[in-house]
Amino acid sequence: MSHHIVEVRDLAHTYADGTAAVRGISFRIHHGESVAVIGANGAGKSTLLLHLNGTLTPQSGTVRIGDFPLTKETLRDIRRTVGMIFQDPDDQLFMPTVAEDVAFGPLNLGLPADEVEIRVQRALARVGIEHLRARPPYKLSGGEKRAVSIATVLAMSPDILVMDEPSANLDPRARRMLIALLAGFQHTKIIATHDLDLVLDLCPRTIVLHEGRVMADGPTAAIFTDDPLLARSHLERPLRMQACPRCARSGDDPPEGISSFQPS
Ligand SMILES: Nc1ncnc2c1ncn2[C@@H]1O[C@H](COP(=O)(O)OP(=O)(O)OP(=O)(O)O)[C@@H](O)[C@H]1O
Repeated sequence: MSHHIVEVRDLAHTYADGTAAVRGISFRIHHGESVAVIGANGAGKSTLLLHLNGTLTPQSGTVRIGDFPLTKETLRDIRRTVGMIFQDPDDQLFMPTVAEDVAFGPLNLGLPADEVEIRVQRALARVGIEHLRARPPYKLSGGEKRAVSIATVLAMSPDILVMDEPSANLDPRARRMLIALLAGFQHTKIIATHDLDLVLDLCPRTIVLHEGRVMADGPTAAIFTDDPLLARSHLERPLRMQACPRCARSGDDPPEGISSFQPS
């Protein structure tokens, strides 16, 4: 069985006000792949991702997760397989405390209380936020809320992790911790982001969206050096690959060099 393949075929979505956000998108992602979805503001990334766990159901085209097409009947199973980290953590957090928010999903699976507690402790520890467990989520900072929303998804042990802007609002240290955490997550990852340096760290494959369509789909290294493609998609190279006037480094140099550059 092809449990964890994500297949999107000819997917289209037009919002009620007539905005055609996704206009015929197709791709296939295999088990264990780590794939970035990039594109300018309004390119259709969030709309696409909302279809991958059934928050939106296809108006036309199909979404398959493993052997199952996404339908009302398969929604429950698909939501166990696909963990979704939403763009706005406030869409994900609604319980009185962090621990209750992280426990919510496992409790809904019908797991016994001791197993739920183990999952809560483990998820909070993986994200490094055990100290927040008794806090009300709505009083946390943006970065802390992001970390809690990641913990709520990890507690469900999903096979596929879908993330919309996971590094938004994170300070540099928290961002680095997130990248390390995600690098250690062995299963399939699909990450929509404007953080192209994070893409360099985590995603060997990138899908470029432009005006609701797939503009390119291929190795990240090739896409990030294709300046005409980036310009057509209203994107720029990751900062790490841009020329550095202070150290006279060219944008084509290997990206590692810049990390040791210390401004005087
Ligand atoms: N609920 C909605 N109703 C109407 N139009 C919407 C709605 N949500 C998004 N859109 C529109 O659909 C298009 C795609 O939006 P979407 O949020 O999918 O893009 P995105 O690539 O995720 O953008 P960003 O990088 O700014 O988050 C945009 O033109 C947006 O204005």
